[in-house]
Amino acid sequence: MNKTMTGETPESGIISNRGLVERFWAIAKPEHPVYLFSFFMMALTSMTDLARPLVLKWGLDQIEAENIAALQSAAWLFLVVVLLDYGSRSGFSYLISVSFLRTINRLRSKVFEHVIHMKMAFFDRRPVGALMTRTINDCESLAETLRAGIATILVDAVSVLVYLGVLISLDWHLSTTLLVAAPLVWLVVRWCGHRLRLKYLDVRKALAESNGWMAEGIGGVEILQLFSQESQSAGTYKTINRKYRHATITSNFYDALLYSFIEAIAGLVTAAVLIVGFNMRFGLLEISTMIVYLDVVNRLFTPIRELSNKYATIQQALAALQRIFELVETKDTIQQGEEKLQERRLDVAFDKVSFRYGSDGPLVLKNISFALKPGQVFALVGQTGSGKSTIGKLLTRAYDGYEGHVLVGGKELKQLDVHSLRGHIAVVHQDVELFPGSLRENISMFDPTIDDEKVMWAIRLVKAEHLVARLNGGLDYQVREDGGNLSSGQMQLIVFARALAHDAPIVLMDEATASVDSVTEAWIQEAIQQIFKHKTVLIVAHRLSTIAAADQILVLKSGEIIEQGTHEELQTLPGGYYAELVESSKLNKKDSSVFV
Ligand SMILES: Nc1ncnc2c1ncn2[C@@H]1O[C@H](COP(=O)(O)OP(=O)(O)OP(=O)(O)O)[C@@H](O)[C@H]1O
Repeated sequence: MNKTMTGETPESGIISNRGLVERFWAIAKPEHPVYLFSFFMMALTSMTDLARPLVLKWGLDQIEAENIAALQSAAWLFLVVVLLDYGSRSGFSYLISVSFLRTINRLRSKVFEHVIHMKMAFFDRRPVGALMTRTINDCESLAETLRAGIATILVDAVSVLVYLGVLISLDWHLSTTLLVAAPLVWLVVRWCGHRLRLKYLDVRKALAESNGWMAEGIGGVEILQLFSQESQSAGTYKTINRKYRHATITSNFYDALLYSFIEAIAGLVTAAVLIVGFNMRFGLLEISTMIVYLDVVNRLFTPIRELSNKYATIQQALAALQRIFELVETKDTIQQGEEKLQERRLDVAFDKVSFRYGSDGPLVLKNISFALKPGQVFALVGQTGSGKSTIGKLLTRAYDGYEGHVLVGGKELKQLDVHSLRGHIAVVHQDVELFPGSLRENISMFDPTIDDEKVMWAIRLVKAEHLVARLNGGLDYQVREDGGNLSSGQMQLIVFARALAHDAPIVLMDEATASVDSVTEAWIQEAIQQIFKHKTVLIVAHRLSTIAAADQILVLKSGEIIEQGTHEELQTLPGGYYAELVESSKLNKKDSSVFV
């Protein structure tokens, strides 16, 4: 595992709060009415908060005035206010959390949908664990912080405004003192907020790295144990975890700093009010007003303290949101056209194609040219790393950004709709890809046009009826993850049946090198011949029998085609690379049917 591959953008800047909120609001469009209604509920909560003491005071005044009727009305009014308060408070809390949950669920689906449309180069740079952190943990963190924070933030913000109003009405002269605090609070909140966001971004990055390492470690545990690398891997994990711990501690530090700054400002403001009150306003201010004033100043700082606390929570949510949007806004999808392939017979041509995986990577294909017609089989041959599989990856558009032209049915790949193109290519990989599900689903791949009859037809063509008959449940047989309950020969036959059932005009095959018993080998060879019939076939071939039967052999070395011809032509080429490869494979391998 490469430590730099954390799936992160390099040191990312901060997207403005407004930018993030606007993006979130756009995603939340279906919930807009519920959000607005819950905000109305919240406003009602603040009003009932304010009304409760007023109604109480009015009621108490009626006792003094001995107005029984008014006192009774006050009691009823108090009940209404209490009920309203209860209803609006619970309504707000329920509606806001439901709305957040819905929006975040949509966001999570959007992230997943976006990620699975990315081109393969995107995944080369990002380990699965780190991507999982973004799709699951970041969304989860956002949901948690929003649920925990926003509901009370809005109430606190309204309380601050209400207390300010009360202070101004008590003595507006004295209230000018508060102006000293405003810029201080603003500066402190901005400064700490900026740092907090950066630190929370670090926390999330470190968490992604930690999860990435853990996912790859557990996924590759067999290799780790075989090479006795458990302690080394655990040591690296500790280092990564230390980074996470450090980032979390630093963010807690700024959180605490913000809180203590606010405490200090509260103290300063109280002192300023005392100084101004007893010096400049002495005699102009009743002592009772002064006491009430100081009490309200103290109360004013309660929601401000709460807000400063929640500000850290908001920064946490914004950091998670920023990472989610950075991912969703990464445009790393294949550039594709609109044209759809209609023909059932398609030729494939590479014209002076050169390619490198990364912009600064080495050229892995150099000036590759060949033309393959329907009914023809071309075998790609060459030593490991010579570029054989890369040709297939370009053809299926797993990667783009090549120089030259790749044409299918005479059309440049970039002009074609990528789904239409892939629907016309049957890919049979060396690593057999089966998933947990029925045998039927593994062959039809949920294509509704492939019914049981077609599935059985494909199975018969690859001579695998005996296999299905032996499996418990036949087509309903439940295949385990990665075909865990099937032999490698059986898995290959199923994948061949899949290729046949989809009846694609182009076949791209990476022939398996693993030896199977001679009976299965014979079935597989027969299955391959069936797949090849009338198709345009490009095969990364490893068996001499397959290579010798190909119409053309393309011999690759370091990304270049160095020889091209039939088996007979190439074998008799004086000093030829292919002839040498055949000779050395015969000398080195007991089973001469397996070539390279
Ligand atoms: N995703 C990738 N990112 C960067 N380099 C890659 C990637 N995949 C392959 N390469 C490089 O491209 C070159 C060609 O690889 P390719 O898989 O096409 O070779 P191959 O001939 O099919 O090898 P093999 O027979 O071992 O499968 C190699 O040097 C390899 O290291």
